[in-house]
Amino acid sequence: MSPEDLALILPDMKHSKKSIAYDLIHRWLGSGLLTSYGTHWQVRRKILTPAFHFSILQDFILTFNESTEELVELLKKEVEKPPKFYEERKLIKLLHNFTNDIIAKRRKDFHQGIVASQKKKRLAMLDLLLTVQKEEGIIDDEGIREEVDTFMFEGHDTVSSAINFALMVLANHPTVQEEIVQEMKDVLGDTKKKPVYNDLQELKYMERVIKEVLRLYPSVHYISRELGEDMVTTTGYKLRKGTILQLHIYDLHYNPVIYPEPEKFDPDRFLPENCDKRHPYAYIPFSAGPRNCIGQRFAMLELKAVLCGILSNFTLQPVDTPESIVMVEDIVLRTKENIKVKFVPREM
Ligand code: HEM
Repeated sequence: MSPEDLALILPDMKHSKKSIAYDLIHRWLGSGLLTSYGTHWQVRRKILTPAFHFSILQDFILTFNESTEELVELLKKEVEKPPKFYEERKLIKLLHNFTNDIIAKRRKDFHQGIVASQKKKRLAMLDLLLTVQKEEGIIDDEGIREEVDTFMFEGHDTVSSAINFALMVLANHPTVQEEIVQEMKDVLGDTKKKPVYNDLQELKYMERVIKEVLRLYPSVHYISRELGEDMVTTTGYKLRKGTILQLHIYDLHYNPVIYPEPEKFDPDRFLPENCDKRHPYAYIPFSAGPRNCIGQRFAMLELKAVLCGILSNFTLQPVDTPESIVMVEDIVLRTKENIKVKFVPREM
């Protein structure tokens, strides 16, 4: 990168041959001026140089100006569109109003004593926050709203992403779907029965299926950390304090050394005997360590309840396939187009 070194290379025709890096465009551009060298290049350069003579360039100014005018008109239209900041402010206001309404409603019930607040009894999240505010005063109204927004986002977008992918996977694996339905019959007896907590806990096969869905389609596909102190990785990279680390859960889950044939959907990867052999950090859809997902058990129960409801009423048939969808890296894993699945009414 030094100017002194560049001055050694660029003026000297001994070093004028382009490197192997240009081979990539060779089939496209052949031995044109950019890629050629030696006398071939020299002849071409001599032919073409007059085309960039001052007198020729003058004639181009009109074209430059006409095209610039077109560009400016396009830019004017863009500038007239409301800038993203205002759009974001409007949407955030909508979201905050939504959560504020929920909090206000709950607060009213709370003051009327509808929520029992005995010391020992565990409270759901919002009641807990309201109780702590009232009894200990360590969180204010804004703090409560922040947490309700956080959980609304973390709890909703992650689970809805997982539901979408789970339905597509089940539609594409009819035998897996039928095995889940059989397990539901075994556990629930009458499959129209709504599952209770213990039923959901017993749906072990369904759990392995959900785990494999979250391996292939981890709703939170990457997380990021700022390194708190210097460190050397196990492969010998030296990293400085303050380095931004991107921890790629998605790629970890597709490591063929850990998961042979990583693209293959195989719930048996999560049979206890197969999990035992795996590194505890080889499967981390909910992250791991002290800042792991606080809602992971909630999420698993919710996913099971949703699948029970859907599978007891519908047989899923494929429209989209794992090959037809295009992934999009949003904060949460998404697809470019909505995933399509066919729902056929099912008689249990
Ligand atoms: C399939 C569903 C879900 C997945 C895959 C998932 C995944 C994750 C991951 C990977 C993290 C770590 C984020 C990071 O390090 O930046 C996380 C954190 C978190 N999750 Fe979830 N999550 C799910 C469902 C839920 C649900 C249902 C809730 C709440 C009801 C929830 C609430 C949270 C919260 C509050 C955190 C931050 C925890 C902290 O930093 O102490 N998540 N989740």
